Amino acid sequence: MSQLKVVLVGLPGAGKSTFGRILAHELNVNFLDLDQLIEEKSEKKISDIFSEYGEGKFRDLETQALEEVMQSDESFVLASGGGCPCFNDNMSLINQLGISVYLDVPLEEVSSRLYHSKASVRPMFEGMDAGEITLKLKNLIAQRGPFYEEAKIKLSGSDFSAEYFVSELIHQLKTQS
Ligand SMILES: Nc1ncnc2c1ncn2[C@@H]1O[C@H](COP(=O)(O)OP(=O)(O)O)[C@@H](O)[C@H]1O
Ligand SMILES: O=C(O)C1=C[C@@H](OP(=O)(O)O)[C@@H](O)[C@H](O)C1
Ligand SMILES: [Mg+2]
Repeated sequence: MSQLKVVLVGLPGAGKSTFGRILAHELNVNFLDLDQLIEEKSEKKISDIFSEYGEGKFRDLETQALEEVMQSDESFVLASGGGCPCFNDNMSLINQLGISVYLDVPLEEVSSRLYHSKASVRPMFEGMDAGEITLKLKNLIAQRGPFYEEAKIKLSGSDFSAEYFVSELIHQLKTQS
């Protein structure tokens, strides 16, 4: 049987890491988080990589980690970072070797989640108020939307609970195979 390599893409705050863990459990495969793999490999926090070496270095580490993961022989659900599909042709690699899934969560919801979550985890939003976060997200979706739209499966709508996403995605995976 061939491996199942599901890669979640979408804005920071869309719920890739949270939903990915639940989905992997439901599918009975490993859960991997690209940011966590980068942190383990570099022995540095994402925020420290950004502040010490800059975003360019982070993007290189991100692509290296992605290439390694995608070549794995095992099935997995991978939560990518929000910027991952948009640099170094990463989206082509993801689509070549895996099933990409775009979590298309409304911007107002993402903005509210980021405003209420721990700021230090996401250096791009550090110190921003609610209005600044929304503006930043609007700019990001304008740049990144076209990359996310290349995903093989898009989950959107008004119900973005993990329960809905899991049942909808499993249905779509079945109709693809
Ligand atoms: N379905 C959901 N409903 C409500 N809050 C959520 C949901 N999914 C994630 N969150 C919250 O939103 C924040 C961002 O989630 P996370 O999984 O880290 O997103 P991502 O990995 O896409 O950046 C976290 O604080 C998380 O608890
Ligand atoms: O959108 C981005 O460029 C980033 C998103 C983050 O991951 P999440 O999407 O899991 O928050 C993390 O990779 C890094 O802070 C950069
Ligand atoms: Mg994440």
